[in-house]
Amino acid sequence: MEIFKKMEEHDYEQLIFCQDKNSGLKAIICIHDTTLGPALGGTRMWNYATEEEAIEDAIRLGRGMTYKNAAAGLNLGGGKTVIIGDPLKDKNEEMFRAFGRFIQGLNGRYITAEDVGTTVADMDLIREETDFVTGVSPAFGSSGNPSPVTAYGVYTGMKAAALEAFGDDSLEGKTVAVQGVGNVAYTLCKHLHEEGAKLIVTDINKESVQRAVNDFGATAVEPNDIYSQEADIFAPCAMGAIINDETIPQLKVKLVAGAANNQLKEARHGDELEARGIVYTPDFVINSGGVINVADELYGYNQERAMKRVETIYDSISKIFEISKRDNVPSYIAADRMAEERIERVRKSRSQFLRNEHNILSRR
Ligand SMILES: NC(=O)c1ccc[n+]([C@@H]2O[C@H](COP(=O)([O-])OP(=O)(O)OC[C@H]3O[C@@H](n4cnc5c(N)ncnc54)[C@H](O)[C@@H]3O)[C@@H](O)[C@H]2O)c1
Ligand SMILES: CC(C)C[C@H](N)C(=O)O
Repeated sequence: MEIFKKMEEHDYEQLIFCQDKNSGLKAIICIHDTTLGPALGGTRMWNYATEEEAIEDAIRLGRGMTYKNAAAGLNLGGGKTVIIGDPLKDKNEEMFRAFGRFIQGLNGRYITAEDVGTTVADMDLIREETDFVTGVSPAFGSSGNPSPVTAYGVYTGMKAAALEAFGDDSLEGKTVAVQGVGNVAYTLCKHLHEEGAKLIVTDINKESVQRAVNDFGATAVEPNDIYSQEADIFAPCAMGAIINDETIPQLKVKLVAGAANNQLKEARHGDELEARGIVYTPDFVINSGGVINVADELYGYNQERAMKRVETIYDSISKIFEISKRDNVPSYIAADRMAEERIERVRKSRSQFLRNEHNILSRR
């Protein structure tokens, strides 16, 4: 892999490889863009088949965070970390503490939090070594696990998207096919169930599926069958790149709205959904509840203020569909524009020299 060529493609600022033989830590921190402020993005732990796959994931996710934070109106840039390893077998205290020291060394350019495969307990260990971690235990005055807040944001964003797809934002009686019932999707299913939606679920973890069946009367299907279900909405809540050449022809839904990052394998898959009359809800906007919540910690966490901001996801999704119609572009392009325009506006307004640059961390 030609790494610099890859970084130039989407103008990545920095890629940092961290290893600690003692603990087995192999981490890649990607800092994509810090125009708006320090890069905030979670840490994913995953058993990547190859190092290339891990690098690819880190940079795609890091760039996604730039767009997510910008679209959410946060004064934060985008970055992400991937740790190579099996989160069920390879974790240890020293690993997260070593990782925390690497983050501290970046002196605030990158701030971390949870993502797939990492937990509040892991963030607490990172916190032992660095100031630049969020999503740690509420006992430390923090916001804790971001997943339930992400789920609430996805739920409210799905309602805004339902208005676009069905002309009514009620989800009562709608059938939602949910891929992956992990941390975010379990709570999403709870909200949907409470509103009277019917659920079809799948997961590679049988226990997670059973929990959704028991708690919400969901219908369970095999992982490969989730795309072809007779449903109104497909909610991708597992891994990325699942809207692709193989899955699109199977979809019978009118709306795609879920928590997973980087749902479109390639941009052209967003065009393909549009061509088939399937409404696509841009992932980095609908799933921004978690980062909005943890970002509030940087001001001294206030749950009411954070949740008020999470509620704005409904309006942001509606605005994207407005831009999409106004500019006659697919929704994924409208969302990218919304984020890029904000970054550009701030870049221009911050161009004058300041000796002591002020940023979101200055008040800490
Ligand atoms: N946790 C958050 O606050 C947050 C915020 C924004 C975005 N996201 C994104 O949402 C997605 C879910 O995050 P999470 O925190 O719930 O993770 P999680 O690990 O708790 O849940 C993911 C679930 O997907 C399942 N899964 C993996 N591959 C699958 C497959 N091929 N088919 C079916 N199921 C599969 C896993 O077994 C797991 O239960 C991820 O893409 C994550 O990046 C999470
Ligand atoms: C900062 C975290 C809450 C990041 C989250 N995993 C996301 O993808 O948005």
